[in-house]
Amino acid sequence: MSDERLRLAIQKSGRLSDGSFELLKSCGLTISRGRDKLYGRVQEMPIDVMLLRDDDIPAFVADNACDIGIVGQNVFEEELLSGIHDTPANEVMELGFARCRLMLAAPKEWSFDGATMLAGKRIATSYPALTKAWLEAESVDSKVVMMKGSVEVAPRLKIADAVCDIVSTGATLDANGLKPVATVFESQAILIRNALKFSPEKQAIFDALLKRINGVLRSRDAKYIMMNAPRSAVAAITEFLPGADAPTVLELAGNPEKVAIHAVCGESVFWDTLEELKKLGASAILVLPIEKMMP
Ligand SMILES: Nc1ncnc2c1ncn2[C@@H]1O[C@H](COP(=O)(O)OP(=O)(O)OP(=O)(O)O)[C@@H](O)[C@H]1O
Ligand SMILES: O=P(O)(O)OC[C@H]1O[C@H](OP(=O)(O)OP(=O)(O)O)[C@H](O)[C@@H]1O
Ligand SMILES: [Mg+2]
Repeated sequence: MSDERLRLAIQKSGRLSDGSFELLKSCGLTISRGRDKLYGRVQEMPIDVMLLRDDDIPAFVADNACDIGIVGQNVFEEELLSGIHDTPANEVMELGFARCRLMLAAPKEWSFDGATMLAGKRIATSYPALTKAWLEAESVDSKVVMMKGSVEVAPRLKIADAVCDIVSTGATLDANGLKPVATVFESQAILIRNALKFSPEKQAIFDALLKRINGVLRSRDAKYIMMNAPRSAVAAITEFLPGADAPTVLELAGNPEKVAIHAVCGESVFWDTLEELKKLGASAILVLPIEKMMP
């Protein structure tokens, strides 16, 4: 038996780590952590886990210190654009968590009327390559000031006129007297892998992990929906159900006018969806979570 193990890099603590641990847990994987907490082992599969600063993850994967990693698309694209690795890692898939935007933000008192307003201004950011690429695409000539952290305080300290920083709710910008004015990059957590070919053993572990991740992602939005409805409304309801294949239609004992409809909805089921279903004659609607789904 081979003792080959797949080496996975995830963020030690921060905005990506909860989602990364949760994803692994949903895949049925538990990590036993070493005492230094920088290294863990997956119990159910031959996978080693390295717990790192998020900025180090693309380099660890590119340099083959790890085989795969979970990192923000923003950090990964920044490294790709800055061209620091001869053979950078490859993006495998989007993971649907840690969604945020890299945004240009300006003092609230600015009446922003387009990118040209930034000409000749100083923009503070931790993402100089992404920021410069956006400015170039907009044909604007600004000075980009690199800051490792606390970017949003730069205008107050007169280090810069505007910033280009990560925004989720916008609360951080607001608290610092700034407002978002343009989106530079939309980001979420992604899975990346080393560009080299894996050994057959490692490839098999990777494929098994991917199968589980895909199963989890597919079931994340999916819901099992059940309702009663007039027999005459089945076609309209089927057409309306979000992302559902052919539903199961069952007889209701003692009520020939009505049927029970069961379906797996592949997309989110919102309150609005339920209102529409009611309008189409549905009643006793139940929406149930799906834990796992295999095609
Ligand atoms: N407010 C947010 N909401 C959602 N995702 C976010 C948010 N802020 C950052 N992210 C995403 O999570 C990644 C990590 O953010 P975090 O703030 O934990 O980084 P950090 O402080 O640099 O951590 P580290 O100590 O690992 O270097 C970001 O690169 C981005 O992809
Ligand atoms: O738009 P918001 O919802 O306010 O989120 C944006 C903030 O979140 C992140 O920082 P975090 O809170 O993780 O702290 P950090 O800057 O110390 O990493 C990011 O760097 C922004 O500052
Ligand atoms: Mg970091």
